[in-house]
Amino acid sequence: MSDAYLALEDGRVIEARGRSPGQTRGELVFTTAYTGYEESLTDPSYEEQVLTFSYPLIGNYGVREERFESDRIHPRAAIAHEFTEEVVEWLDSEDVPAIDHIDTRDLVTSIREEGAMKCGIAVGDDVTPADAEAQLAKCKGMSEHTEIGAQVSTVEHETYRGGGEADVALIDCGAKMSIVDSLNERGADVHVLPHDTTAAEVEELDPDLLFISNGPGDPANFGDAQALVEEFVGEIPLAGICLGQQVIARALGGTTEKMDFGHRGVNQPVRDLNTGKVIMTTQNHGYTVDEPGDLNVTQVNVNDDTAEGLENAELNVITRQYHPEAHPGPHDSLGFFDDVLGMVNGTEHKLVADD
Ligand SMILES: NC(=O)CC[C@H](N)C(=O)O
Repeated sequence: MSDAYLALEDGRVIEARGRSPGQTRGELVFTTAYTGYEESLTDPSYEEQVLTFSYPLIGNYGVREERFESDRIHPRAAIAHEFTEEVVEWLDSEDVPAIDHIDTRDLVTSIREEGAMKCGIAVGDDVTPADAEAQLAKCKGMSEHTEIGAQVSTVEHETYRGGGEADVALIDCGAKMSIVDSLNERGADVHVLPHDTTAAEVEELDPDLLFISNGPGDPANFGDAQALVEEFVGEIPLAGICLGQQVIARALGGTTEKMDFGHRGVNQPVRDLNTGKVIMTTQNHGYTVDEPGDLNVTQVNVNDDTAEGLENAELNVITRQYHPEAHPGPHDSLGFFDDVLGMVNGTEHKLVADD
C-alpha cells in the first residue's frame, strides 16, 4: 500500500489508497459495466483516459488472457472502490497506476455533473498532492491527441482467416479483437490494416467490404480512415463500429461532437426506429454523430436520442455507435455482423467464390 492522490480539473485533490504505483494523467471517465473488467481494460478505445469503475468490486473472478481485447491495458490508470489483489498484480505488471478506497459514487456524480474532465494521478511511497497536480497541469484534452491512431493501430497487415467466404479490410483505428472474431465466426477472412492505410493499398487487396473499427479519442484525428471512406463509398460496402460510425458519418458530409460524459457501460438501451424494438447494448464513447450527412438514423439511444445506428441502403453502408460484438456485455446485437456480411453477398463486389 502506498500514498495516492487524484487531482481533478475542478480543483479538488482526492486522497486514495495506492494499489499500483506511478504518476500519470488522462481524461477521467466512468463505466457502469458491472462485469467485463478484463475486456474494458484491454479495449484500445480507452487510450489516454483514466477509467473509473462505478461497480464497487473489480477483479472478483480473476484475470484470464483469453478475455483480453488487445495485447495490453489501455487506460493510463484505473480507479475503483476496491480492486482485488489479482487485478492489481496485472495492472502493476503493465505499469498502470491504480487507486481504490475512494468514494466512486461521488466521483461519478462529479463527472456526470461537470462532464469528463482532465485528471492527474500520483501513487507511491513519497508522493504528494502537488505531484498529482503537476500531472494534471500536463494533461491534454482528448482532441489534442492528434497521433492517437498510431498509438493503438497495427503497423503490419495481419490476416485472420475465417473460411474465405469474404475478404474484409478492417482499418485498425484501435480495433477490439472481438470484432475480428465475430467476422471470422461468420466465414469472413479479416485483413487488419494500419490506420493510415492508403487507397492504393486497399485497391491492391481488393476487399469485398471496408470496415472502420472502434478507436480512441476524437474521430477528427483519423483523417486517413476518413479519406478511405470518401474514396470507396459506393464502390464497395462499408461498415463501422463506434469511432467507425463517426468517421464514416464525417466522410459522408456529417458532423461529430463531444458529449458531456459519454456512454460507457453494458446496459445502454437502443431503439430501432423501424421495428420499435429496444435492445441492450455495450457502449464506450465520448463523441457522437450530430448531423448524419448522407446517412439515415435507424437507431437511437433511449436515454438521450443520440444516433446509435446509421445506414444508406443504396450506398451499402451500415454503422453502429455501440459495440455489437459485446465483450463485455449483452449479445442482443450480434446480428449486425450478419447484416454487414449480407451486404457483401447482395452485391456484385463479392470477389471470393463460395464454391
Ligand atoms: N469505442 C470507440 O470507438 C470510441 C469512439 C470515440 N473515441 C469516442 O470516444 O467517441
